[in-house]
Amino acid sequence: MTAPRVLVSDKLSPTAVQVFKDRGIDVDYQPDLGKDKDALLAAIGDYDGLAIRSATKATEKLLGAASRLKVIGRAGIGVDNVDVPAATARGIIVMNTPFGNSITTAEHAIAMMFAVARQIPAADASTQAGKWEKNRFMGVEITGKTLGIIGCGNIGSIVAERAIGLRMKVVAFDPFLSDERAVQLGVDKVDLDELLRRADFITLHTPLTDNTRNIIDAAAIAKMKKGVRVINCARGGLVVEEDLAAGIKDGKVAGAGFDVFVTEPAESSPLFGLPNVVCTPHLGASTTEAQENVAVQVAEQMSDYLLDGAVTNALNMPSISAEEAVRLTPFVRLAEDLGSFAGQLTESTLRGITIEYAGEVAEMNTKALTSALLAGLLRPILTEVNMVNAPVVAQGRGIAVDEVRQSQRGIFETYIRLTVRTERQERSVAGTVFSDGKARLIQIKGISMEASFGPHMLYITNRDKPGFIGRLGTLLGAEEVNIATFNLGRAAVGEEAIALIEVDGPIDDAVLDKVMALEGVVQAKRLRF
Ligand SMILES: NC(=O)C1=CN([C@@H]2O[C@H](COP(=O)(O)OP(=O)(O)OC[C@H]3O[C@@H](n4cnc5c(N)ncnc54)[C@H](O)[C@@H]3O)[C@@H](O)[C@H]2O)C=CC1
Ligand SMILES: O=C(O)C(=O)COP(=O)(O)O
Repeated sequence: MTAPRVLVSDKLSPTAVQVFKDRGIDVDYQPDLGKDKDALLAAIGDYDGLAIRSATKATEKLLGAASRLKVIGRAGIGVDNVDVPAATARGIIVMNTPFGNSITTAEHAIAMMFAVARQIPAADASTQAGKWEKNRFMGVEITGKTLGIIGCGNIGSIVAERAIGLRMKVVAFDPFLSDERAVQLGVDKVDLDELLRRADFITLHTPLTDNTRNIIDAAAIAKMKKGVRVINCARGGLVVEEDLAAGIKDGKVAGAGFDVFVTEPAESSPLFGLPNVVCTPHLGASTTEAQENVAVQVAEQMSDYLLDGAVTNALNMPSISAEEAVRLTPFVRLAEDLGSFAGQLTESTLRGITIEYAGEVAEMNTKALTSALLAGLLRPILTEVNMVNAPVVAQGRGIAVDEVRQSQRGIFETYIRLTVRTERQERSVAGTVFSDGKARLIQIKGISMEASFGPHMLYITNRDKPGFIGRLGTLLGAEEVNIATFNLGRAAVGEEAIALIEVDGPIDDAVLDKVMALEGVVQAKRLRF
């Protein structure tokens, strides 16, 4: 196997490069490439993995040129610079490092709060200019003040803990914050209006989504206390910068600490130059510790995926641990082959499928297995489908997917049975993995058999009459088609029978026509695995 190639297109800690190298991955470290859209577009087609921070924009256009790309690793939290639906549609996994920089970012928000409360940056500039303006820089105490946290997830919770340690009262607005968690954190869970009314300081810690965009606008500012101070270390776009600037100018808002901006890099902003506004250039995650954490983590996660198929912290795929990947791999193969078997035989519109997981396999990561099965099922019908995008593709096509898990076993310790419903009929196929780690088909349309999956196969249904097998064998022999395995099964004497034959090479159209013309044949199909 040639080594996978990874491009690092943002400024990640060099430790990431070392991790990739140690794992045997061919890595290109080009920390400025992310800022050069055209150069990145020209280069991306050569890579299996892309490691980024926030400067690289993984747009639909870029992904369209990323013909080999399997994984995007975000060394950080926010993935608003990645078009995740476009990546999913192309079967590209998007992973992040959800905790590696949260403490650092929370600390930055707290630092901003102090900087704004005591006007430290302006006082510093004045002092170093030799002015000694002791009366100009009156501050406010933090103790006893109310901090309003909008978005109380990982970072918001750390900010809450630190603020409580500083003897602040904390109120939080987060529709997904449970009452128990609020009690555990020691925060008052409130609605947004109450937070705006009560808070002396407001800090934002939500992702940027359609629901959170412009969450702080003129109407929200109008509900705030006079003298409020607003901190944003989450994302530009959560606050309408013009509206906040107006609030500062008219004296309603006493100060603001901003690390993130609507447009980045921010060369100008309505907030720049206003009194008691402290700005940093998206430094929330920029500490040695956090950058080391996220770089190592993203490089390990990407290597695990590219080398072993293990999935961690993906936004568009269920997790699969490295240990699990070993156990799961033969079942992933089986699920994909069963899906493929049914997909290759399906000739009318798919309505829905039911997947039964029985025995040991029912306790595995069936979400991943279902994704693999769907990929196998849809691949004969659609191009560019894989485990990442198959569930979305199936949903988009209105294919209902039911999963049934059962612990009870049949004669096989464990098996997967797939039932496919099309416009015209219902068909089921079941398989298992033997102790040799190889997959076997154990049942087709209720008929028992025991067949391996091979690269070239012939699937025949026929009426169970004497002489058929002889005629088929003679025909294939005469056509120089060498039979590797021959598997037979039937519903009952004289009824429908199935032959599944593995042959040593491709079967051409002329041979297939002759097979179909044999007496007793109902259906004959070539299958590839
Ligand atoms: N300045 C910087 O360098 C950094 C900024 N960030 C930003 O911080 C954000 C938060 O990070 P985490 O705390 O790790 O994420 P998280 O996912 O743990 O927490 C986000 C919280 O926001 C809440 N939320 C979602 N929609 C909401 C709404 N409409 N109103 C109120 N709350 C809502 C969620 O329920 C969740 O609890 C990230 O999305 C990222 O954009 C993260 C790291 C560094
Ligand atoms: O992790 C995040 O969401 C951040 O915003 C950090 O961004 P950065 O990696 O410093 O460009």
